[in-house]
Amino acid sequence: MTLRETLARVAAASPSAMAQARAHQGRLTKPPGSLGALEEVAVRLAGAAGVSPPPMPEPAALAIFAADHGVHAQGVSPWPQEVTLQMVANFLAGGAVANAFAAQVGASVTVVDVGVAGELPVAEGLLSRKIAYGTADLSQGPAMTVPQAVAALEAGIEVASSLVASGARCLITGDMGIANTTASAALICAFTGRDAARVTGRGTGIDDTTHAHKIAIVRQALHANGLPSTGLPTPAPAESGQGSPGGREPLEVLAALGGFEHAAIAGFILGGAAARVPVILDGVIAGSAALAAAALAPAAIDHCVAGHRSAEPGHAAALDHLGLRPLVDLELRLGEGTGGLLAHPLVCAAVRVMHDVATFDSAGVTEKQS
Ligand SMILES: Cc1cc2ncn([C@H]3O[C@H](COP(=O)(O)O)[C@@H](O)[C@H]3O)c2cc1C
Ligand SMILES: O=C(O)c1cccnc1
Repeated sequence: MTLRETLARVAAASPSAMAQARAHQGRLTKPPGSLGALEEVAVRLAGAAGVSPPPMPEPAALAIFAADHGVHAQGVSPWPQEVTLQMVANFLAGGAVANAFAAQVGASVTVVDVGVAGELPVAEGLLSRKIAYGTADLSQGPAMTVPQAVAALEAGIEVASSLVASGARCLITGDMGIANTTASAALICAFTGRDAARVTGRGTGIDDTTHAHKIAIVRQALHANGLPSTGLPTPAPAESGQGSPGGREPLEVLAALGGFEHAAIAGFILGGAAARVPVILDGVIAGSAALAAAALAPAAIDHCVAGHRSAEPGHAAALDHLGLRPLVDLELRLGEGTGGLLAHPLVCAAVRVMHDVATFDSAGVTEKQS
């Protein structure tokens, strides 16, 4: 499916399914509201599916989108670029944290090369959708051309559609790309209007000097791409329809500042939303990609659940802008889909309540008196 067709298919949550889900929650044998945020998760999934109770969000499929970044040359990450390719091999061999967590929660793992700067062997579980051998350096000009960004978005859409066609009923976002927290911070600045100093984090672990340099690189990237560096927030998707930083098209902003994996994750979100299959978002890379997806199709966010809040400061800013509440906060700062995977059993439990728990009527339990 093309980007245009997918955008046309993304539908907003159904208010009547949400109202039915809320009413059903009120009849279950528990004090009203006693399941806290999990009640809202079930209502959200009912709205997204257009039916209450919503289908169980399983089986789950994790897609890890991998790519390299020209901005790595600016010294924004302490890790060499070849770690991206080496970690792809590790995912395929089953040796990464994402593999352990996926095994724990029963999710499948698909790895997608959308722009790794090196040759990967043909392997089971690896989809080759390479657009280029890494992006250009966003601090010098656009990281991608608009056609490259569209190709990456469409790769993400295709992966979402094919996972759903093979039976997945919940999609989980994953990323791998050394230096991708720099691109994430730049996207978050552009789409939320926050200052680089507030949203740029330490990624895989950098000292104060490198952190100050990374903030300067994010500012330079906004400047080099003709985008405002502070104070011009795009309206939140719920209020606005489309967000367009500095009057620029969302697609242009994504191409200027994003990585191939950011664009592919945005497409994966749109593909899930178009199929009405829920998408659990992982950390700051997914959060920044979701800002782009929301700018392209605001209703896509109705189909997303924020799996966790990462330790990267920009992640909270992105979630705040999107109006998403993270399910867990374990100070994770890994990516790969790890925080999204850990949230999956919680999302399943929230929906199972709607299917399995008795009502006051059916169980003969007396309701609250006043
Ligand atoms: C061994 C290793 C495994 C990883 N798995 C995910 N990331 C995460 O860290 C990287 C982003 O951080 P920065 O912007 O600081 O480079 C991305 O690859 C992300 O997926 C990893 C990083 C490393 C080093
Ligand atoms: O928030 C994340 O997912 C994250 C943080 C640091 C490094 N890589 C990923």
